[in-house]
Amino acid sequence: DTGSAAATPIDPRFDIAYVTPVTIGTPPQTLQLDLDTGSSDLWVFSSHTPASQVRGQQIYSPDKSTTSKLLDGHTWSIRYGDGSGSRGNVYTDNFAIGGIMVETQAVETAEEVSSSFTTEDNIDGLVGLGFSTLNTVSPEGQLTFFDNAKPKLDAPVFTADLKYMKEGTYDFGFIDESKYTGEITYVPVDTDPGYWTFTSSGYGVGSGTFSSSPITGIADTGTSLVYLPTAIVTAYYRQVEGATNSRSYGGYVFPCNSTLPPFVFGIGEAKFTIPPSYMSYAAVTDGSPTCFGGLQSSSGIGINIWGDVALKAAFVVFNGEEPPTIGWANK
Ligand SMILES: CSC[C@H](NC(=O)[C@H](Cc1ccccc1)NC(=O)N1CCOCC1)C(=O)N[C@@H](CC1CCCCC1)[C@@H](O)C(=O)OC(C)C
Repeated sequence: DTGSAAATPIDPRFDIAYVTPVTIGTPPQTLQLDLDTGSSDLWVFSSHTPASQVRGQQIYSPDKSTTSKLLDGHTWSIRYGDGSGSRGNVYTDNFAIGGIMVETQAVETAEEVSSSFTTEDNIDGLVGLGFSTLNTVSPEGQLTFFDNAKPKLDAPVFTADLKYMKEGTYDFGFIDESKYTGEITYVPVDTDPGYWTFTSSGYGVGSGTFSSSPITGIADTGTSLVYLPTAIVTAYYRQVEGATNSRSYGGYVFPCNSTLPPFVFGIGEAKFTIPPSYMSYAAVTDGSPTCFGGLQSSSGIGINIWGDVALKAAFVVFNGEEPPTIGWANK
């Protein structure tokens, strides 16, 4: 099998997250979920989510599906890097993305979601595409959609073609040569503890010299920005007129009319350029002349994260062969 599905930005002003239509159950219930390579739980707003915590999201009702089965005695609870979280119980049901159907996918139904999920009415839940070792279901961990779908895919891969302020695609089971230029550079993935962890070969600021130094981090479709070591981040903002590290805004900000250099990162011998437009993420509040940077420091997080700001500058192959690798191509 092969399949494709849209990755649509949830906000027309800036790329905070992307959602993809999925179908669950019989007859199919359609929800818009955030495919997240930084986690490994597939969870949804559901008929079990208190009405006070649901504000416009689509919900999955297992009782309306003839193929749903409660996974008795199983629960889940997850906390994300931004402090948001959710918990609940577990069903298995038919689940499809882009026509790829998994008959007994563990679908985690939310009995509680944190306030940032309630207020984000464009996200009906997440599809974790990290490694199944990170799944939080207890007493038995469950497999991700990708692990369940892999045996029926033409190739054990999925690709991300995220785009700046427009609709991109996730492909499953094949590599669409029309989506990239040149060669795909593959590098090893460390699956411990369960992220798509790889090592970049270095970085450059604008047309400045390229610093060949290994940067180990995760490829995370569920994170909006890029978070790298402070030394790299300060080297970048040193080139931005009026940039400061703002405590009140929680990161580097600068006048929106400042000229930003592009940010270059290396994958093996290949180079990828994040254009200035991606590096100026958004005005700190609507209409403000102060803008928030797409590159921020990872010192408060503990890991380096290549989030959407970097991913949308490339065509990325998540290769689930043994051993897994990650491929990057220009587009
Ligand atoms: C520094 S890591 C923080 C990261 N979150 C983010 O990047 C959130 C995503 C979001 C989308 C829509 C609405 C609200 C929030 N954005 C965020 O914190 N922003 C603040 C800075 O400006 C950009 C937007 C994160 O927690 N990612 C999660 C998935 C994410 C999906 C959307 C809902 C909230 C959870 C996951 O990838 C994760 O935990 O990764 C770990 C490994 C860091």
